[in-house]
Amino acid sequence: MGSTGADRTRPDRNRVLILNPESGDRTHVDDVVELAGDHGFEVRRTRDGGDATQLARETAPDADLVVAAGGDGTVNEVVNGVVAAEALESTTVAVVPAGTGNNFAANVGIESIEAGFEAVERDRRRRIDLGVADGRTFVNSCVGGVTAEASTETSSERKSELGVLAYVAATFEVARSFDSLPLRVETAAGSDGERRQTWNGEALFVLVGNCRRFAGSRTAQAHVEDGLFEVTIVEDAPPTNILGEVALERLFGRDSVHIVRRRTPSLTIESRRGPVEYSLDGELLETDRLSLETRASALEVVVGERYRSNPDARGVNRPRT
Ligand SMILES: Nc1ncnc2c1ncn2[C@@H]1O[C@H](COP(=O)(O)OP(=O)(O)OP(=O)(O)O)[C@@H](O)[C@H]1O
Repeated sequence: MGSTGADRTRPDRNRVLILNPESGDRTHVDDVVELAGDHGFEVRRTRDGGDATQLARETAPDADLVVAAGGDGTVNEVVNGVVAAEALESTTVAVVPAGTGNNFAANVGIESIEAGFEAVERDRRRRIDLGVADGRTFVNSCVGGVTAEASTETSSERKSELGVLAYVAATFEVARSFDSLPLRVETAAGSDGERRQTWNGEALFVLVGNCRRFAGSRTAQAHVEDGLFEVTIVEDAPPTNILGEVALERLFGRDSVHIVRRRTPSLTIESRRGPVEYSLDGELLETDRLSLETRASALEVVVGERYRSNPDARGVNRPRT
């Protein structure tokens, strides 16, 4: 458990909160600082992009708990800092959602700033998988294709309103052109009976989910304790058809001819026509060959009450798409 009443005015060196004051609509700063003080956290503020990684790297070796207070970009940076400090065995990461989309926080069952601090005090911890793409760590997803471009262009206001399905729809609205990508996607065999497979063709998107799941299911949270990515390839087809299919698949659970799904511990994505842009939790990376692998149960995180280790278990999900 954390600090008790008598200690609360004095920051606990073992508890560090890394605060991005620029995330979301920036109205969180005073609340977060006050709650952090109440809960015995030393607060370290970022001053620029990249700072959260640096601060996490510096503080993780001596901290039992590092909290990322910001959005998905901040969580990504903090986790990369803990990885860089080689502190995954000794440091737990928690999240106080203060960004725009806050996908990671939602996927671990934390829906508000207050809930983030409550979860820290409740102290329910789980070890979750991390994704690694060409040496860079991600927690939520790695997406290639139109989505990568559009995700940076979609306005903050829209991002906060969008569910998974709407996100794909918005991508088509935002992106002006729909150049398909000639790709070869090779997925490795998994311990759960998944076979090694190669997909070759023209894709609009490749969506690799670690914590996050894409269209076609009842919940946006993926199973993040199984050592597997959920890979969704959206094949090239007229946009209206694709949207119809995604909606149909979601509503009726039908297999779609234009949507290919795989579960795998690792994969490579190769472009046959120059570099492709990928978004790793919102950070962009351009390459013509990307190697991805999971690090199973690598990161200990504080989860909220609503977190389910297996989101597909019967009777536990609320629809969230
Ligand atoms: N002090 C700062 N000044 C300016 N930019 C910052 C600062 N600290 C962090 N950043 C940058 O802010 C960006 C946005 O952060 P973050 O992703 O956490 O919030 P968001 O985009 O509002 O939320 P979400 O990703 O959940 O939609 C990151 O790219 C990060 O590099």
